[in-house]
Amino acid sequence: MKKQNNVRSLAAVALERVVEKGESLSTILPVMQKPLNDKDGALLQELCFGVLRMLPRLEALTGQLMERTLKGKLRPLHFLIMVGLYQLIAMRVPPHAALAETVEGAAALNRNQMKGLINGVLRQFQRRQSELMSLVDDATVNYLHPGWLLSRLQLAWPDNWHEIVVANNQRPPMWVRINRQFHSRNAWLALLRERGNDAFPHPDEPDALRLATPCAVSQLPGFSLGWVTVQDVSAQGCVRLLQPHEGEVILDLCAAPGGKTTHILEVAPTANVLSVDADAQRLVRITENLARLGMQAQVIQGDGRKPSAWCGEKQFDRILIDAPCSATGVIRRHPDIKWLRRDRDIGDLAALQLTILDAIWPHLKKGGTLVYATCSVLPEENHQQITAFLSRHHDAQLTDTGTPMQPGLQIFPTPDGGDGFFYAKLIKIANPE
Ligand SMILES: C[S@@+](CC[C@H](N)C(=O)[O-])C[C@H]1O[C@@H](n2cnc3c(N)ncnc32)[C@H](O)[C@@H]1O
Repeated sequence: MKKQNNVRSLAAVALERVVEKGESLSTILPVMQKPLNDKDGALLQELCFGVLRMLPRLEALTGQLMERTLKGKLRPLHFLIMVGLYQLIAMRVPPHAALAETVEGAAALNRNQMKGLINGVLRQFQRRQSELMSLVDDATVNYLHPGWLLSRLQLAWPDNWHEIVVANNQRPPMWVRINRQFHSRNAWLALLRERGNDAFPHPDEPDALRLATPCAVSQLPGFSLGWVTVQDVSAQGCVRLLQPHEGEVILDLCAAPGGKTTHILEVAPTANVLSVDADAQRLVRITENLARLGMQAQVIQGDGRKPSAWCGEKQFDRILIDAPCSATGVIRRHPDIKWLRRDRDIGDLAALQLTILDAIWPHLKKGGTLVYATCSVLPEENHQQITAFLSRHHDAQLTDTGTPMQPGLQIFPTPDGGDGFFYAKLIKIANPE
């Protein structure tokens, strides 16, 4: 194996960039996977996700095993040790292979002289595993969440925080959305079964199937032809609530990478959809997704806080805001979120959401529908946001989603269910009292 293709060392480098430099794993992982074969790419992802899921435990164990923390140029080796520990604790890799490959990782990082140390630390862990595991036992280590987030969840959801935290630490199920323009859900399921996989329909989301065995998109019948899209079932609820109709003028705001734009067009192919996002790079993904599905929408870069800059005085029949948020409902899919977010981000995000909501409201026609959604489980971004909005806008009426006391529907992540999500559906009434 070439030195640079030692997957353990690549994982160590990726983890250092996420945890210490604040880079998003979703951005760096695809670039690092590109030169690897499928098997190594999958292993790299498994090592990064796994270490990020149980980071506090691995940090605490490393603290027990090492007299001094590795710093400066040796810092990647600190992460390499955690990659080694993760394999010994949680993976089916034979321990001798995990050890040998991880020790080789030091060489791939040009630290040949540290191979002995890595070997010694991992062997010591193997000898003392149960004793060490009982030594590192506190709330952060047990729940594997940063203290600030655990406190917020416990305060907001005294009866549910535990199930949220447990679900966040699990591997997520794979959900797909069947494009009803090509097949009914049952017809596509029959095609999947012919390929030896199976799936389970969701009782409330008409297009959603949960795969019995997660697989590569190339294994999904007709993926390249647009017959099916990978999308969590909770995200699918946005368009069911929006209820797009043929020929309507619809704004999908904060639209990239386009999961909901394409869903709108599957349900209402002749709808006139404008997809707007502030991030030019992510806009490219909307265009790619539209092309795969053979659909058309107008895609523009724009700031949701300043809609008149990109749509003048225009008004829409329906508006979907899939707002930028803490993403605390999708931690099981993006475990780096636990370590990238900070407590202070929540207030900043709530302020951004408020500005976007207030700025776009005048662009909804009278009688029109606005769906506000987040993949957050924090009240500041969700029902508190909508309570405050309803008190500012007397021409907004909550419908189908919660009560004026607790507006919106809050979904928590569950092992066989959807991600954590929130939606509120608002109608603009003609004559407010
Ligand atoms: C939750 S993601 C949207 C996911 C998308 N709706 C989908 O289904 O594929 C939130 C999006 O908000 C965008 N965003 C952040 N700040 C924005 C702003 N001020 N105006 C418009 N879009 C913004 C981000 O670039 C990001 O793509």
